[in-house]
Amino acid sequence: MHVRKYGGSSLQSLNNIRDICSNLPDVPMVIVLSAQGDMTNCLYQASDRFPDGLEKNELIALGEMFSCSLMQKMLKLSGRDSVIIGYEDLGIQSTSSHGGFIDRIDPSMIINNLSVNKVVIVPGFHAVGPNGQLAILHRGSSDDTAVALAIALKVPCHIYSNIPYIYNGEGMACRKISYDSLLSLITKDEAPMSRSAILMAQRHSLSLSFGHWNRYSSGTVIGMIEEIFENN
Ligand SMILES: Nc1ncnc2c1ncn2[C@@H]1O[C@H](COP(=O)(O)OP(=O)(O)O)[C@@H](O)[C@H]1O
Ligand SMILES: N[C@@H](CC(=O)OP(=O)(O)O)C(=O)O
Repeated sequence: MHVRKYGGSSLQSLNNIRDICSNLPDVPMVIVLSAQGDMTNCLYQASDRFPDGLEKNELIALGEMFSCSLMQKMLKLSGRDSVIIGYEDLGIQSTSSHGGFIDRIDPSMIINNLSVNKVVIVPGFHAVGPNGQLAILHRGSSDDTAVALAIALKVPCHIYSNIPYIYNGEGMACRKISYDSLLSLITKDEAPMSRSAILMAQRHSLSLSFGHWNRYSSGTVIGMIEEIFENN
């Protein structure tokens, strides 16, 4: 059993989603999805004129729900039964209604569905806020959703993106990288992964794997490890 997360860059097209579905291993898994491409940016723009609140959050959350629905349909075409667990049943509590961090997690609904052999599809970035309504976590937080679920379920976590490795400051591909070195690669404008997701993994000693969504290369392992780099 494991958690795998596909970021927006992996879900750009329906063909990508079809390829992901046809290459999934036949084991129990939780798939965390982001919104396709830059859909979340478009949804933020569209929601600009609305006041903060539930309606605004519902609009911004559409991107992840669209990805989940597309994946469920593609999985069905490839003969796999799946269930989408939306924010009401996800058991993820946020520190605030908008832009917050994961506060608590209760994965019992996910465990129930895994036990009946369903592929569990989860929208990243969604949670329940302090007011009990849909909350939107901070930008880039699908990584947090995946890491928090993997910690709660005590299973490995794979993060898939559009690049095969994490690269160090000199542009060398990292086969293995420590949490601290990965955190030091995050700048104001660029982040290969969410800072809070890396910190959460570090706190719980969860090692992560990072790789290209459609390649069989082993990618980068992130953890409490001796670092290994190689020229690309
Ligand atoms: N040191 C780094 N190593 C690898 N990728 C990096 C690095 N710094 C920034 N990136 C960027 O991070 C991106 C992955 O993050 P993001 O765009 O959020 O992807 P996703 O949509 O898969 O979540 C890559 O496309 C890459 O351009
Ligand atoms: N779609 C959300 C959440 C997210 O994590 O996206 P990605 O995994 O593509 O960075 C955002 O753009 O903030």
